[in-house]
Amino acid sequence: MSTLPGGLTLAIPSKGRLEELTRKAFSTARMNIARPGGARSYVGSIKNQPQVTVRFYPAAEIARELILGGVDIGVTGSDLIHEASENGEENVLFVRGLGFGEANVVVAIPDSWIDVQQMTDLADVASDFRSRHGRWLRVATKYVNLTRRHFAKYGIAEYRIVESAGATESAPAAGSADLIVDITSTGSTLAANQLRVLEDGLIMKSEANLIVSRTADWTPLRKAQLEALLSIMGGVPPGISTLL
Ligand SMILES: Nc1ncnc2c1ncn2[C@@H]1O[C@H](COP(=O)(O)OP(=O)(O)OP(=O)(O)O)[C@@H](O)[C@H]1O
Ligand SMILES: O=P(O)(O)OC[C@H]1O[C@H](OP(=O)(O)OP(=O)(O)O)[C@H](O)[C@@H]1O
Repeated sequence: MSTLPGGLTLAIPSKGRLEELTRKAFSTARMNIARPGGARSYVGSIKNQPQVTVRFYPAAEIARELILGGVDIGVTGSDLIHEASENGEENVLFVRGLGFGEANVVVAIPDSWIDVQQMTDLADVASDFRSRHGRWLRVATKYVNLTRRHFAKYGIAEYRIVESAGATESAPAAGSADLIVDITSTGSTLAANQLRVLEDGLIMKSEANLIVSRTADWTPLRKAQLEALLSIMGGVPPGISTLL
């Protein structure tokens, strides 16, 4: 929510390829995002859009802020909206995919598990795991909520999540987990770590999206400013009319 009576807060990923490609998408629409304090500052602006305050956040934080209404509009991966909260997508409006950050959230197991091809096979492994190995099956992931929801669909309850802060693919070989749920695009990181995606192991496809918060404090003035911004960014989707 902006502190001004009018004015919009736009959240942009704070680092990496997502930041770079988001800037490129805005500059294609003739909106150059300035970050005057450099890569460690978290506030910016758009030269010809003085009503817009830019805030730089980690991609997962953008998803949470959009859902809670802490920012009005933002760019982040659709996977992170679904991960942030069970009904996260009801609190936002996906304006459009931006054609980058395309990746799949998948369930991947060690190549050596030759008898496991599908989620139902994994359910069998999970149910015997404790009696065979004296401990729960462990799943390394930063997608805790997506994993829980997906596993529940297959009746898999006997496992433990090992929350991963990075390099999730290394967990099975390192012995800290038995399998993983993670994002993949080319598949090369999975292959390099002798991991394979289950045949029905695709949890969701994701892409960077331009996303509007439904829970932000929309006034007629701010909604008009939003429509003006979106029209420069490729058009106003019909769902915008339901914001007020
Ligand atoms: N290899 C990839 N190719 C395309 N998109 C990716 C890839 N890896 C991650 N993404 C997407 O980019 C977004 C940000 O991912 P992630 O949270 O891993 O970013 P990050 O800011 O680098 O995270 P961290 O702070 O944990 O390093 C997510 O929506 C994700 O789906
Ligand atoms: O299927 P792949 O193309 O191998 O991509 C998958 C990897 O990309 C992401 O990491 P990161 O953001 O560090 O990307 P990078 O390793 O490609 O730099 C993600 O966490 C995976 O580890």
